[in-house]
Amino acid sequence: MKKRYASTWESLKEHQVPKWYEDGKFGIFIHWGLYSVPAFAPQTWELGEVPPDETWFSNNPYAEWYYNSINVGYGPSYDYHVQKYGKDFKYEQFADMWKAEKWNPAEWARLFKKAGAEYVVLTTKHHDGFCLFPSEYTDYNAWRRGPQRDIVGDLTDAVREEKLRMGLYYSGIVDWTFADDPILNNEDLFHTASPTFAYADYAYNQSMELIDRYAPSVFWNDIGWPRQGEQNLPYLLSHYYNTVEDGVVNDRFNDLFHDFTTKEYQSGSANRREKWEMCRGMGLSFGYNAMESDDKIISIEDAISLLVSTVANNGNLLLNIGPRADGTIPEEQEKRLLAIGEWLRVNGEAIYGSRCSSRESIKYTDQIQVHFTEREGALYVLIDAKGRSQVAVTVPGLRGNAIPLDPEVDAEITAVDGGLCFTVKNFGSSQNIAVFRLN
Ligand SMILES: C[C@@H]1N[C@H](CNC(=O)CCc2c[nH]c3ccccc23)[C@@H](O)[C@H](O)[C@@H]1O
Repeated sequence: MKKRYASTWESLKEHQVPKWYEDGKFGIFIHWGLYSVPAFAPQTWELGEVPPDETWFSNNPYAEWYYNSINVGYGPSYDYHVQKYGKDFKYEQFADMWKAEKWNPAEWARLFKKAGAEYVVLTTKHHDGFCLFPSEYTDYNAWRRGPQRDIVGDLTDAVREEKLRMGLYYSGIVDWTFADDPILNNEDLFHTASPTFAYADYAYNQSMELIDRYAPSVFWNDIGWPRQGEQNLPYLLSHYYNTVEDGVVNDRFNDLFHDFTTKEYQSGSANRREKWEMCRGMGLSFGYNAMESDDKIISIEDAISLLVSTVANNGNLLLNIGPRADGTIPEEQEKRLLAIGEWLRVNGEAIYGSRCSSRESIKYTDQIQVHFTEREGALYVLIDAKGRSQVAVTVPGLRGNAIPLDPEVDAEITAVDGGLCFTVKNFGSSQNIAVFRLN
């Protein structure tokens, strides 16, 4: 008998994180839209490295923030815009330049499957207000303009064809078609954005459209929910769960409710006792930044190391790709997805369907960490030796024999006073992370 949720916080609090999300572990985030046409941002800092103040917002590394970055009227993106497009070129003009002429959603979905992802989250409307679906509430959308396609619907179909889960991102509180005062600090971002009841209804109506048209497995709201619309949240979320039985929502609804908490780069909070998700771009940006070349984005081993440390601490990794305006995925991004998929093909039994072990991760040095996961009664030991070709670590309190999941891993395991010493002589193709199953 399907549980029905009432539109009350009490009823919503009964919602459990669905098994598919606990098991899934790895998702692909996609930031695609008008900002993918200029595809420019300065390469400054990771979110959280500097305070979210004027310096950050006028040198914003997020290419998907291009509208605000030119709207502040100074800084590297403003200078780039004037030089490349001219001072009078309006951001909206990108709506007729974005053609997605080489886009093949089935190709994308096949790549995500090969990457070992279990779910996908696509931007349906980012802060610039441009919608990637045929919304009834605005013509500023990809059905009427630019690609003249239901981007959300076409990708949803292709992703589900590959038996992956489809999630949708919505910029709830920031929409620069309603309020576009330049944002230069977090107060502007979280509190003064889109202050009207009219906008709150707009966000509610579009969210209902997305739920009813696409039944997304993840409703990934960003930054916050319109304060004037907080009363309609219990109804919206109960409608969501009553429509999508194993749906899941994040924690960006003004701290009112969540299934899982989020981190973004080093910003945000996470603890092992509750489900959380780490999201980040491969470089400093979510939207494609043409300046972010292969040497400027996360290495394959660091991406796998992030997946392992996140999963071992009860999190999922939502790793972002920023496709080009024409619908192609930059080769350097594709290369990382395929390498993660390769690693998961060999070591995935320690990841998918695993649960956080009672054993906390051990950090020996900055380069050497040991993580643990558990699954079907087996304990997995994941030895991450960044940048080293060999390593010997003693893990206390373990006994029994340990088998490497990757047959190419050459390791010796010896019992030493109350623990096991793992001597890894060769990591094989496992990108410096050797995984052992302890029986
Ligand atoms: C995925 C990215 N999200 C950005 C907004 N991010 C934040 O506000 C980060 C702050 C934050 C971290 N954990 C949270 C939990 C609740 C509310 C905000 C945050 C967007 O500004 C960015 O363009 C991109 O879409």
